Amino acid sequence: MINQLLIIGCGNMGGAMLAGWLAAGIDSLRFAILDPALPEAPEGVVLYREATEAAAANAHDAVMLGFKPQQLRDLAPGLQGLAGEDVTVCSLLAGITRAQLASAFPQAKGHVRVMPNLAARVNRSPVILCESGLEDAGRADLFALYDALGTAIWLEEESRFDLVTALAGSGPGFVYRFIDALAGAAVELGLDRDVAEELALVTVDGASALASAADIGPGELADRVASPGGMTREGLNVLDEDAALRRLLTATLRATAEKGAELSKGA
Ligand SMILES: NC(=O)C1=CN([C@@H]2O[C@H](COP(=O)(O)OP(=O)(O)OC[C@H]3O[C@@H](n4cnc5c(N)ncnc54)[C@H](O)[C@@H]3O)[C@@H](O)[C@H]2O)C=CC1
Ligand SMILES: O=C(O)[C@@H]1CCC=N1
Repeated sequence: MINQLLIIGCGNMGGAMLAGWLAAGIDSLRFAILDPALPEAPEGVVLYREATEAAAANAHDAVMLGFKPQQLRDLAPGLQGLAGEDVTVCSLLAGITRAQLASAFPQAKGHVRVMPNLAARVNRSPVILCESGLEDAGRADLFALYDALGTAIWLEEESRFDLVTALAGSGPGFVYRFIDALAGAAVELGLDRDVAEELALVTVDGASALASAADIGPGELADRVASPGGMTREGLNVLDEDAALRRLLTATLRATAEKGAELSKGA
């Protein structure tokens, strides 16, 4: 078991994960935060402002980097005292590879790329894990911890990590744009904004829940919505013409994944 995870940088993403772990009933003593700017920590979670304070406490056996990828180069030297040979270094840093983590924290026991999304706050996040240097027991402990936030999966092929980041880490951003656009389109065609927004949200929520429970894929489900000779097919035809939606999303994921490589180069 991981006794204490020190979250270094607990902003939007780290904060969502911490909230998810606490909501899952995990003891607050198993977490600590190092963040110079976070206004306050959740009840029962110790908050350090300086790396030296966290090093003096020496209570953690894993750290999770939750600051920006662009900060790694500047911050890593001052964090060495927190990443000794008994400590596993987990990282949320988009684009930063295991090799870069190993070079930034050479003494650590293992190095793990972790890619969740903001739904960790409600324990509904995918969490993609890609590690080096861990033994079986360490892998199992990490998996159990991250699985409490939703659905953890191991990715062995690190070359795909930026792509899964685009799909599963950035994905909520794209879904929120879709929900907004769906509601906005209905407003443009005459519906009141509050009705449109509520209907768009409930529709996406219900459709997603049904797709999760169904024993057929979303493509076939879409066809079931389209009654023969009915209304839905006309709308699907718009989305499908020249694979318009598919092409838009391919370009979206490509641009997102390519930024990962850029962040890595800059680090
Ligand atoms: N926002 C998201 O949905 C996702 C973000 N990520 C990753 O999570 C990381 C953080 O992103 P966000 O939470 O969105 O950013 P954020 O700006 O909300 O959080 C960054 C946190 O780092 C803290 N920080 C800054 N300097 C620090 C220092 N010297 N020592 C310790 N903490 C420091 C800030 O005070 C802040 O609380 C990034 O590496 C990003 O790639 C990964 C998956 C999804
Ligand atoms: O935008 C970003 O770089 C991070 C990584 C995935 C989601 N947010």
